[in-house]
Amino acid sequence: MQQASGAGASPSHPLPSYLQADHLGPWGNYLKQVDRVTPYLGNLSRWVETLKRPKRILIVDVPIELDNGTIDHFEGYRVQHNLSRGPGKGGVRFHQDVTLSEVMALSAWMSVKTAAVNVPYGGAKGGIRVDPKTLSRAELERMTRRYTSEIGLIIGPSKDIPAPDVNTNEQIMAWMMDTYSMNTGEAATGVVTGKPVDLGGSLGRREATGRGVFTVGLEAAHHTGLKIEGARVAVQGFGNVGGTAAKLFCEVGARLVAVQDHTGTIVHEGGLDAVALLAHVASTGGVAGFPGAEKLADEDFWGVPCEILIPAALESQITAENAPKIHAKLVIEGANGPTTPEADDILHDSGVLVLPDVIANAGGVTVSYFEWVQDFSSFFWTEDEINARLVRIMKEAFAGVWQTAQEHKVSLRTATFIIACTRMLHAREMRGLYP
Ligand SMILES: NC(=O)C1=CN([C@@H]2O[C@H](COP(=O)(O)OP(=O)(O)OC[C@H]3O[C@@H](n4cnc5c(N)ncnc54)[C@H](O)[C@@H]3O)[C@@H](O)[C@H]2O)C=CC1
Ligand SMILES: O=C(O)CCC(=O)C(=O)O
Repeated sequence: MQQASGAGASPSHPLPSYLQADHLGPWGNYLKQVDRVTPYLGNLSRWVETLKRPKRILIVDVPIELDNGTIDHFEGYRVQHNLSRGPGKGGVRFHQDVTLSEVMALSAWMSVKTAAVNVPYGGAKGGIRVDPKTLSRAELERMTRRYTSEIGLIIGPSKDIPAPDVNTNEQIMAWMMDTYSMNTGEAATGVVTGKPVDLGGSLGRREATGRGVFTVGLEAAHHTGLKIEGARVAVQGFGNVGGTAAKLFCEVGARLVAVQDHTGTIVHEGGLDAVALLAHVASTGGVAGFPGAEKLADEDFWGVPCEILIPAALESQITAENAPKIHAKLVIEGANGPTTPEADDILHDSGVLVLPDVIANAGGVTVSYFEWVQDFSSFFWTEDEINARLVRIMKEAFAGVWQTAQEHKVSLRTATFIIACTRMLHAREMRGLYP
């Protein structure tokens, strides 16, 4: 469906085994996306192998003393996928299922994302394989600080700048900034973004990813004639991204009919109160038990009738098995990598428009860029200025993607990859190869 004639470069040496697609989950999905874009890269396709090999992978052991006096070890990663357009940029995830393959894919999607919205970064991502809910606050702080010291070899304000992702937040960023600053002997506010506002963070960063999801959703609705007022919205993941996006859609008259998170699935045909649900999640840890909502079996979430579906939790949630149940008009990917390539094809063939992660959730890194610029200049903008600049960048990026999709008759995902990979590989070519 999305193939064009022409071939990419064939490597004279095969990919190392740990980079191969077959059994590697999210990384395999990313490689398939690269294969789909390759025929559209013209002469730059001779550089395409660059996209299939992360620039740098660091695996670190993170030992900490637990509160009970025993020593525990956690596995941490920082992957810098592509640095052709600027320093590495991307979040840090604390989750029990984090793997190297996952972090590699997340770092690659960061490269594509930063290029798609044209902010001057490459792509990177980090993570620790841990369930942070099992740690005390003191243990969490010790683990964060030790991890920061271990990856301190390769991060820095002009090298690679971490930010929040799943289960990490402003407090974690504050500890990371403090640890890096202690180790380097300077107040290095620009080493991470998503910090507390009082420590050089930016107004609007916390809501930025959800606001970006909302902004491209409105653009797509405008282009397809979908009326937002009264539109039914279903959201998977009610954290930073899903919660904010749901709240913003409700503010313009959409109806939040279903929410799923790690504690369960709730529905209410008449509409869930997003603000009250956010407060419930903040006090109880999840959506389960929200007063006035009905409980639904988790596997039935994808079939809930709605116009807008927002996956905003983890990767590979929309699969060949559940994609046929989805009858939404728009799927807006708040999460990174929520749709497998096979599911992408099923949705495309059944007329569901997918706004891909690499543009839909780029609002977070866009305001992270604003935060980094503000830190360097030590001059801070108002929230209105930040939101206005964010909306302008998101709208411009969306318009470019829409136009490219029409020109090449490809999905919005392939169109975003065409724009982004062209930018990355053009930069790579201009930089040349030799020291
Ligand atoms: N925080 C940010 O600025 C950005 C986040 N993202 C992506 O958005 C997604 C969500 O991230 P955040 O909202 O920051 O994380 P978060 O930690 O604030 O929230 C994660 C949400 O996912 C839910 N969840 C976890 N496992 C689940 C499961 N098995 N089934 C259903 N729900 C589950 C959690 O209950 C929670 O509601 C991730 O894919 C992340 O990479 C993308 C761009 C930026
Ligand atoms: O704000 C950032 O730098 C990156 C956020 C992130 O991890 C993402 O966009 O997936």
